[in-house]
Amino acid sequence: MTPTFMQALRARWQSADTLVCVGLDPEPAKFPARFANDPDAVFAFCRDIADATAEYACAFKPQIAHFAALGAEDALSRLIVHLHAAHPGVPVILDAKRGDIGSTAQRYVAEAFERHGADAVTVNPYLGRDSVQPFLDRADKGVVILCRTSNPGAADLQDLPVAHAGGTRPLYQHVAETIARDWNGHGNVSLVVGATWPEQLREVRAIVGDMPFLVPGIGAQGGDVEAVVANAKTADGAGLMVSSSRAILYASSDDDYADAAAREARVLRDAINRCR
Ligand SMILES: O=c1ccn([C@@H]2O[C@H](COP(=O)(O)O)[C@@H](O)[C@H]2O)c(=O)[nH]1
Repeated sequence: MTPTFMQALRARWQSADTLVCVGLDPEPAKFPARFANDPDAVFAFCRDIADATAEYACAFKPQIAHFAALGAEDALSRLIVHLHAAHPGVPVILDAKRGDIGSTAQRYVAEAFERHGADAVTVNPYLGRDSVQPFLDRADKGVVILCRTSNPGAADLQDLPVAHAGGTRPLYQHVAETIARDWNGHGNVSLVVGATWPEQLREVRAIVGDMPFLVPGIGAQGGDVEAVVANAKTADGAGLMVSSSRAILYASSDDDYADAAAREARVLRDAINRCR
């Protein structure tokens, strides 16, 4: 039987001893010169990076805007087919941050899982439970819900005070508790919490127990690996998909781009593992 996203992720953490999520955010202007005249450069570059880094990856995370902006959705679908065929133990998270009324959310489910063949998708919870329900209903798939994002403006809305126990607490903590308590009936939910916010990682971990976190913000955004692992790992020293995109993808713009990406992914894996 095909494993669920959660089963595949837990198996991969164990078998490959890595918590690194390799982000796939193609930007042709940053590709090595050899791709200049390649009409299929987006697919070929991402494939090369994925093949070079797979042994260090607990997951791959293609970001859909980086493909859609180039009219390269077809390359995204073919890339995911390739990832499943060449690296069958490594789950694929489509970073799409979807969220809409139920009828449209159903189409987003089809987009992520049928059209593109992803194992999990990122979702924005801002429209509420009914907007996320079509994703939650897919017990075989992962639903990775934004909680406290990595960007500088994360606090603008996510920290707004919400009534709690006679006082207040920030909205992201309310989101974390609500999702952990009420939305995770199938055990298929993870949360996005940015590496750039170590204190918030600690607080969310205390609220949700062992739920996996997707943690972007390492590498180009400057998050601190040691603080992430210390504050957010689970009791068994796992529980994390520590995501890095640009620092791995564009480690070199020369012909050694794949080797350089592999080196960067290995260094990140080792840095994480030293702190677990
Ligand atoms: O809070 C969030 C949620 C998603 N992202 C995405 O992760 C990568 C980060 O790229 P880097 O090059 O490693 O900075 C990118 O695809 C974002 O869309 C995030 O950064 N923060």
